[in-house]
Amino acid sequence: MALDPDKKTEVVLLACGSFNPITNMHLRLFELAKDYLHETGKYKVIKGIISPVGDAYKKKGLISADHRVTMAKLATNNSDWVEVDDWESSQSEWLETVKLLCGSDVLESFGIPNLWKLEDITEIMQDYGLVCISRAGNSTQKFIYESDILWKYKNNIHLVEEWITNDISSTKIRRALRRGQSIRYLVPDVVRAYIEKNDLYSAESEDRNAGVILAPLQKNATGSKN
Ligand SMILES: Nc1ncnc2c1ncn2[C@@H]1O[C@H](COP(=O)(O)OP(=O)(O)OP(=O)(O)O)[C@@H](O)[C@H]1O
Ligand SMILES: NC(=O)c1ccc[n+]([C@@H]2O[C@H](COP(=O)(O)O)[C@@H](O)[C@H]2O)c1
Repeated sequence: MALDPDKKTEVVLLACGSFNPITNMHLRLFELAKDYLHETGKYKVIKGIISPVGDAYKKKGLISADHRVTMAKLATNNSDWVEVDDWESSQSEWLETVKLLCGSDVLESFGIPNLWKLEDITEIMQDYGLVCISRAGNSTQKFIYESDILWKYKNNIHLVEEWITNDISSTKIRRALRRGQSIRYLVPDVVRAYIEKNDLYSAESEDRNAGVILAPLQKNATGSKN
């Protein structure tokens, strides 16, 4: 049977990460990726999934998965297409990732020695592909040119230039909270209320997992990029 050239490929977008806490920018990633894929005329995005990493990831300052998942669920309550999957977050061991919606810092982390397994990168790139939203200050295109593996699978990388730039990050949210500054309009109001009610982020919480080296990856666990 001949394939219908007008038939669009259905896509599920999966975003992994700490979501510590979830921000408006995490939610924007999905909207940006969906707009981009629809504009190609080839894809129909049917679902978005947020998968917060489990506590065993042991990144510095990572608060409990329970709180991170609850905040992500509160933030997506009124979305008709993005939902939270807590399966990954409830695993007692840290799990490697397959198939991805990510920011360009994660794509660039593919180049950090021993951080990602080559077979995981190959599987993501070869079997699923990747939608990458550029983050302010990252020259992702150059990075793809300079990486042999990314270059090989470049046709499977959808690079979305974020032209309304927005450099919100979870690290900056936690820093503002430690300084007693407002995070209003940076995270959904329900998330802000949840953080305040449970007093989630402090100098003490930022010290969680301090000095832990992410086994088996030997990643320096300082984690912050801003
Ligand atoms: N402002 C942004 N622009 C583009 N991508 C982003 C932005 N903020 C987060 N992301 C992406 O969202 C995903 C989940 O990110 P993560 O939970 O690590 O949040 P983060 O804000 O980068 O956290 P942290 O500051 O603690 O490292 C990653 O793919 C990350 O690249
Ligand atoms: N080999 C792998 O599959 C691999 C390696 C490093 C990070 N990751 C994932 O990338 C994400 C990075 O999140 P952070 O930017 O919050 O550190 C996490 O979801 C983590 O599980 C996966």
